[in-house]
Amino acid sequence: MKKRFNQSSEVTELLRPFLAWIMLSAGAGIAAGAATVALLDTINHVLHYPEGLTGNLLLVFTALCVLVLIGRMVSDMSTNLVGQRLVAQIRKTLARKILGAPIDALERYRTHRLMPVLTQDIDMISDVAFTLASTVIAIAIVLGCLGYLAWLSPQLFVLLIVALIVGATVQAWAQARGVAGFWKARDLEETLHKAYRGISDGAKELRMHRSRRSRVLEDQIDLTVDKIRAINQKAINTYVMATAFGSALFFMLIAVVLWWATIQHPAPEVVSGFVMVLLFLKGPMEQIIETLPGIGRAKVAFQRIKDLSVRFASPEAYLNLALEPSMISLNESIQLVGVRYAFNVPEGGEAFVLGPIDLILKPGELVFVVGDNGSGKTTLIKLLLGLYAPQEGEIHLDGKPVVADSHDDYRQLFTTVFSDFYLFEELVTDEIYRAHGLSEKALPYLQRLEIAHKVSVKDGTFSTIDLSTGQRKRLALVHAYLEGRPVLVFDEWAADQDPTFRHLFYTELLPELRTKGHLLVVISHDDRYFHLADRVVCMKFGQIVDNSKYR
Ligand SMILES: Nc1ncnc2c1ncn2[C@@H]1O[C@H](COP(=O)(O)OP(=O)(O)OP(=O)(O)O)[C@@H](O)[C@H]1O
Repeated sequence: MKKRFNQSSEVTELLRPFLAWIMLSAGAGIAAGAATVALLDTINHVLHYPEGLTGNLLLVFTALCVLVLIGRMVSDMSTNLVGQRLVAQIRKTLARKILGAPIDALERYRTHRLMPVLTQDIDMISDVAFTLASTVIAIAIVLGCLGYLAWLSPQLFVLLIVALIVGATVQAWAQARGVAGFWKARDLEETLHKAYRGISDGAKELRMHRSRRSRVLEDQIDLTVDKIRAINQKAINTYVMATAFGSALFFMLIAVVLWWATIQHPAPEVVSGFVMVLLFLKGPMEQIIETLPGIGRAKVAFQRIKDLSVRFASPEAYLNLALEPSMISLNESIQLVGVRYAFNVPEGGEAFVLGPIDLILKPGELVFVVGDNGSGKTTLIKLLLGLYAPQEGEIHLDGKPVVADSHDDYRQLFTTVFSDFYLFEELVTDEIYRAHGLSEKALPYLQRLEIAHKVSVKDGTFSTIDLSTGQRKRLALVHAYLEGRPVLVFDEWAADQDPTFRHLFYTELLPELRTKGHLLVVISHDDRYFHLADRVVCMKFGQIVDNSKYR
């Protein structure tokens, strides 16, 4: 119950900026509905009027037709506007929440869970928003028709209400069953997405392994798809049966009206009016009912979006997405003081704890971070970069603690190339860089890194990034050169390079960057080159076990 209350309050919150449009849509819809009912009354009147549709009646009929037309259009257009703006707003808000979410929260919420929310769930809301306009008008027509019927004959209206209660009960049952089904199906969509990622990201591995391939296909994809199909089919069938029952109920009701007329002999206008309006009412009623599965699915989608929203509800306190590029500098040192970070305990395992770590890094230093797999090198780097917030301890920049307000500025000190780096095609978007001829600036670096024959820079964008892994890493290095930030951090950068280039990286490129005054932090397993470092920080089980000077 609490969940539902929260959901509706969040919907209200989302709709608040569009209140004026919603009122306009509702007003126009009600006007169109009332005009439709008045049209039905006019038709009923004309049927029993000897002179037919002439004179004033014709004028009234025409005016009502125009009112229905305008009312429908205004209502449709305003609801459509609200729906589309709402979807756009959800899309923008979610993107901002993801951009502002702490990195560890993002790492826990895997991509296969994120993508269905960002695509499928939002599309579902968009689809329903599109059908909502005609549903609003249908509701207005139904209410108007009910009022008209009550006015025509209160006794028959009571009968109608009984039938409506029976129909609504069946619909409510169908709705509950349907929504339960949609929830189950939506959970399975995530499993399916994970399997889809497996067959796209693991395409090469699956091509090489027949039994794994058939297992993924049969046990994961086919099975999940079939389950989703069966659940959706059952849920929709429930709605279909309820709709068919509702339809039959209408004709039964008409039969009862006709039977009542033979006994009670009411005025002919009452009987014809009732039968005509009931027949007409069937259309809008069915339209409302047909929207219900969509609304059921949209409810599920909305809850998913809300879950994601809640999960990322606490953005990094210090992240302001509208900040200008920072002019921050490193003058003396970066210091980690008693920094500690522990991951959540994995199921059936032990949580990894890094620290407490004390470390000082200075401009113009070349520092290697080394250690066994899983010893905590990348975690240490993520803390150094300010990507993970220390659970204990502090980071000091030039002797001053990095606090919430300065945290995002602090991160602008670094250029990083992670082992699982993402290469943006767009190189640097700042106007300053464009104005100074980025492509000319990039050329010497591209030549130095031996990729000038493959890639160029035009309008701040690499001409291609369809390259080998090693070449793509070289492009990331070009990026680092051009940004010219004080600290460069490389996580196993040389691992994908050929021996000649690896040699060049350690013996020439890194020393050159150091000479320019950069602080270089390099995660490496290349022990042949450790002697080139000023310092080697050796990690073991989340602790620094050696931090010795080499030179
Ligand atoms: N997102 C995570 N959630 C839980 N535990 C994690 C997570 N990322 C890393 N770990 C754990 O933290 C430990 C240190 O990982 P880290 O990536 O820092 O090691 P590393 O020294 O960089 O290893 P490698 O040389 O293999 O890259 C590992 O034991 C790993 O299981």
